[in-house]
Amino acid sequence: MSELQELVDGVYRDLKSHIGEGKVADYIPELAKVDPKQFGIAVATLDGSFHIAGDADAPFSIQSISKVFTLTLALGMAGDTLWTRVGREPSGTAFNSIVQLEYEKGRPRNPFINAGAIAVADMILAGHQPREAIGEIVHFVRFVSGDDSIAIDHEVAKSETGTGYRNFALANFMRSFGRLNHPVEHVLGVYFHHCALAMSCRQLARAGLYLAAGGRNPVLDSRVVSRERARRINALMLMCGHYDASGDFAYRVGLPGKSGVGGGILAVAPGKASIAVWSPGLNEYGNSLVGTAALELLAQRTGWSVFGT
Ligand SMILES: NC(=O)CC[C@H](N)C(=O)O
Repeated sequence: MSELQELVDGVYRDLKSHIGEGKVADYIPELAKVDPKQFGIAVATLDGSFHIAGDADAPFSIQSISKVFTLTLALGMAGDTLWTRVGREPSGTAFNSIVQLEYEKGRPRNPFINAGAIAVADMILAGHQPREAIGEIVHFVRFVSGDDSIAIDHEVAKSETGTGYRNFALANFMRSFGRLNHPVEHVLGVYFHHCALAMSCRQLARAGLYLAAGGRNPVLDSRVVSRERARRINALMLMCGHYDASGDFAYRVGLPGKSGVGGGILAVAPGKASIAVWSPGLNEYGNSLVGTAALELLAQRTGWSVFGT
């Protein structure tokens, strides 16, 4: 067994007794049904090998992790003009907060808070019907992961559409500032559907490889973005990927990461690996409790960090 596989097994073993801790997201009724007693880890290294433990092949709702892929796609479509619509600063507020939007005239702080991802969804809609825009996103995620079986869980999308009052508030607020070019229902249709993509840790780790390998997926041997753009997306993940817990995540884990309320986290160790963890119980910031602990242990034990050796 490889040394890395032993480390992954060790992290799983050491956290096993904590599985089920934290609180499953219940503001999306369909997510409230998920069994909290699940925990998976998948580490994809640049040579294409996988090191997995636990429920690494169980599909889960990737939720806000999808914002990494929509940002990548939108940058490909709009280039750096995207930054006229969305900022690049950490918000220091919760993922669904509205408070800064009024002061900042409807321009979201970054593409990873809900308001920012809604603005990005509006950009992806340009020239498309909502169904086509959703299709483009699914196509892109299948491309980066090299896996055509990845799909949207329509029950989750429907569930959030029925209860997404906050997101409707955010989108209407932005629209009132002239910050969205399409009807709110269309923009949120795209947003709720990409949040409802279902993927396993293994699929997610594979999909994140382009960020670990300078913009190129080494397993598929295909370029996804330029080296410079991959670095910049990593920078945004580090600064904004965990909302008002981004500083704490950088301190504890030291790697760019993006969380979702489904309990998944995608983390990037540049030049080394793409890592996905999943456990549905969340901490008070809406980030996976056991997942964060797993990344902290893994980073400690491998020595992977963007801050030093
Ligand atoms: N942090 C998250 O994963 C939030 C995504 C979720 N779809 C929402 O809008 O509330």
